[in-house]
Amino acid sequence: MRVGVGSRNPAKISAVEAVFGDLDKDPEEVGVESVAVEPGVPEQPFGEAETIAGAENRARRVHSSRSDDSGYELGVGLEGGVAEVPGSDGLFLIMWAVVTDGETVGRGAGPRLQLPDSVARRIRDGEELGPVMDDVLGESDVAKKQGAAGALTAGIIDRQEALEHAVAGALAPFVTGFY
Ligand SMILES: O=P(O)(O)OP(=O)(O)OP(=O)(O)OC[C@H]1O[C@@H](n2cnc3c(O)ncnc32)[C@H](O)[C@@H]1O
Ligand SMILES: [Mg+2]
Repeated sequence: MRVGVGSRNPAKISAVEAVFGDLDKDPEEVGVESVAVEPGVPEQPFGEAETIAGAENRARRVHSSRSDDSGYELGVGLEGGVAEVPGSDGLFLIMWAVVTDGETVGRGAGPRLQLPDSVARRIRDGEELGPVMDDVLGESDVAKKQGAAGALTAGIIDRQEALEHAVAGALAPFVTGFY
């Protein structure tokens, strides 16, 4: 099975590889490849709708990105965003995954993690979460490594693991008999 992931971000690619590795399949049978595609949403999606749209655009664009005979059977899109959550007064990091075979569309979300007020304020003022986390932590490329999820949970989970949950949910229509 050939699987295309719509991102070059190593945390996203590793998450997809890990989920397919957990499936009861011969790892040799699953090939995960990364493909750079445009999410078609702002660099910093705001709200569930923009974030899920970015994931779906990525998944569809990856799925249709190969026109030769061996195209991807599944396209996977992952998008991170921030969102206000009703019932809370904070801004949360959110993440969505979409998987498609060109017909069926599976969707799943990862955890929501509340951003500290100091970070939330900067995002509301127009900055992107990735660079803000780099600045706050004094590191580079945090979004490609432990991610905000790693920083906000003191490493209990990291971005890859958080994304794995979203991917697992999005894969449900393809790996269970319920749909
Ligand atoms: O190359 P792509 O696939 O675009 O990977 P990305 O890291 O930019 O990820 P997203 O576009 O999905 O996320 C939108 C923004 O939110 C940031 N972001 C999302 N999740 C994050 C995390 O866990 N840690 C740090 N930044 C994160 C990210 O850096 C972007 O600025
Ligand atoms: Mg991005």
